Amino acid sequence: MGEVDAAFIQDIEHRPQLLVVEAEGIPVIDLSVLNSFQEGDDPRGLAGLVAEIGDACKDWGFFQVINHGVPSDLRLRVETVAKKFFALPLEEKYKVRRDEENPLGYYDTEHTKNVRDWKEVFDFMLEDPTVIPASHKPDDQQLNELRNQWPDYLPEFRGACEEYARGVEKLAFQLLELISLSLGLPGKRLNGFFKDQTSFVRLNHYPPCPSPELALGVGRHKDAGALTVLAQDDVGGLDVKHKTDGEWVRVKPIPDSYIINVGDIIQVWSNDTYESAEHRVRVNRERERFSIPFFFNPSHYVTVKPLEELVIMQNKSPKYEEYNWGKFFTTRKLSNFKKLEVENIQIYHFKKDI
Ligand SMILES: O=C(O)CCC(=O)C(=O)O
Ligand SMILES: [Fe+2]
Repeated sequence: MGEVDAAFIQDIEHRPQLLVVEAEGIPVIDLSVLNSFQEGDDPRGLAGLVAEIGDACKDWGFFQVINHGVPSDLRLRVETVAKKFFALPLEEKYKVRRDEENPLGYYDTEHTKNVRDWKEVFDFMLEDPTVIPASHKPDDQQLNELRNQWPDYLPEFRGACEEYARGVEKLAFQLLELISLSLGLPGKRLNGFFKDQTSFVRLNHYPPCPSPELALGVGRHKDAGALTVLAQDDVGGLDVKHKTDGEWVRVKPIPDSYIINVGDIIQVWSNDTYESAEHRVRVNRERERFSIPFFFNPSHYVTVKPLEELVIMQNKSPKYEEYNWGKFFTTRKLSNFKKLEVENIQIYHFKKDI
């Protein structure tokens, strides 16, 4: 990527300021207590941890975890193959390029809110194949099977990616249970939604950018799924918008930690007890950056709506109309593919007028 093309340029109000606020605020949570916790143990033994997670979800929608139990060699291997892959000539990467038929594989022209992101990515689904609706049209009941595509000229790539995904999936389920407990629900209350999960992993590469004051690695957005488990390298660049003061705050890289953020689905399930936070990625002139989000998403047939027992516990009414996750996912996948003139689908479109 060379000169900054007009497609990358953010509107003035969304351009990053040069000042970076490094957060003390984003909580760092130690998960080591989980290592000694057995299936069937009394979850009250986790009360301290559950409270910490609940507070982090309320105050920030973001936290970092350490002593998380994901073997560090899995991460090292996937980081190594990601670097090798992105260093290949474009024509090699284009052999596994995403197209209108298959939204998986390599992609270098993603847009967030209709502005092009300064990055290249490689996407693969956790389940192969993954079933999703064929079209975003509400009346079209047809389903489609998504299949991963792998570069055969990098033989170690596939194994490293798949094993990493399984390692992080385990952490995602543990966090889901802790979040469920923190909402006053049984630990496994949310697990059933993920039986035929549509989770995927993205390898991100942000090359150095000649005009980091005009473009962004990823424009401001919220993650649409349930939870994101993100590995970032030591370069830094992820900014989170703090809910209370609207300030952009940098997430400090901590070696071998994961950044966890609540997505829109948990916002809806929890009826706004937890909110997904807006975030973005800044790029810089000198150093390339790599990151690997795992987007933990439910089955395509899940109807997303505020959990009934929670709404009763809160003594409130549901704040969202229900929506089908598969249709939402397909709409996003299609509209991300090209620059559309309309606004992207967002959960506030389902917010009730109350
Ligand atoms: O690269 C990062 O740190 C975050 C990327 C991100 O927010 C996303 O891909 O949704
Ligand atoms: Fe994100």
